[in-house]
Amino acid sequence: MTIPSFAIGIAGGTGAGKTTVAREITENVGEAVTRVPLDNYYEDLSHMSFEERADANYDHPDAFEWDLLRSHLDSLLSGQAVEMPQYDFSEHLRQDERVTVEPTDVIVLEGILALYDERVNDMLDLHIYVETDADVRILRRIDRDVLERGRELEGVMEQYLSTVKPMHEQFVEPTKKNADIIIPEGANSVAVNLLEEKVQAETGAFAEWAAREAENQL
Ligand SMILES: Nc1ncnc2c1ncn2[C@@H]1O[C@H](COP(=O)(O)OP(=O)(O)O)[C@@H](O)[C@H]1O
Ligand SMILES: Nc1ccn([C@@H]2O[C@H](COP(=O)(O)O)[C@@H](O)[C@H]2O)c(=O)n1
Repeated sequence: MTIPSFAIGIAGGTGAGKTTVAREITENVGEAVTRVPLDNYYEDLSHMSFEERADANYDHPDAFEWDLLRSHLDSLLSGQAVEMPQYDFSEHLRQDERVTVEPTDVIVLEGILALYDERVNDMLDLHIYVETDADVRILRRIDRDVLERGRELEGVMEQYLSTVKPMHEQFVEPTKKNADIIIPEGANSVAVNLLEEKVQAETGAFAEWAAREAENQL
């Protein structure tokens, strides 16, 4: 039995508001959402020292394990659970434990390069790009990296100029052309309300499908 999941990709620069949009457009569908943070698919760099990992480029497409992501999306969209890796930003490291993630009727892939890979894009039903000015994004990032990810201000600034900004311009921003919808200024309420309705309509369709399946089995 295959679950007819509705798959959404949410891309955009660091600090654009991707997580916020993902949360707000799905908050009324309760448990019926499976979150797939692209960050969890950073390559395993456990063979490198902490200093080497701290200097790595985390904004280039090669930083991600695309094969694993594609295979997990494929499984979830086929109704199978996956053992999802988890990521530790303080250590720049994939954690040892994986978490079992079940498929539901809405799958949300969210991350800077969520709309980068052609085969991933083909698996998604709705492609969203969250667009927020770079100055707003860097201010949010400084706040988050220093307060939540245990980073020094100097390092955050250095990383932004050496990799985050150039990779954004070269790889992230161009994926806007793959979007069905571009949301300006992050979680703006008009866009969020429209998308929320769309997600609810899709989960309603899922409920009807599940009822039909149950009836057919009687
Ligand atoms: N539309 C918005 N208005 C004000 N603050 C926002 C908005 N969207 C996101 N934020 C704030 O910006 C920060 C980064 O948002 P987040 O959704 O985590 O971004 P991303 O997932 O793209 O890195 C968070 O502190 C969040 O509360
Ligand atoms: N060890 C790491 C891994 C990633 N990053 C940065 O995270 C950003 C993506 O996450 P958002 O929530 O901001 O979209 C990306 O720009 C990487 O530079 C990191 O700093 N350290």
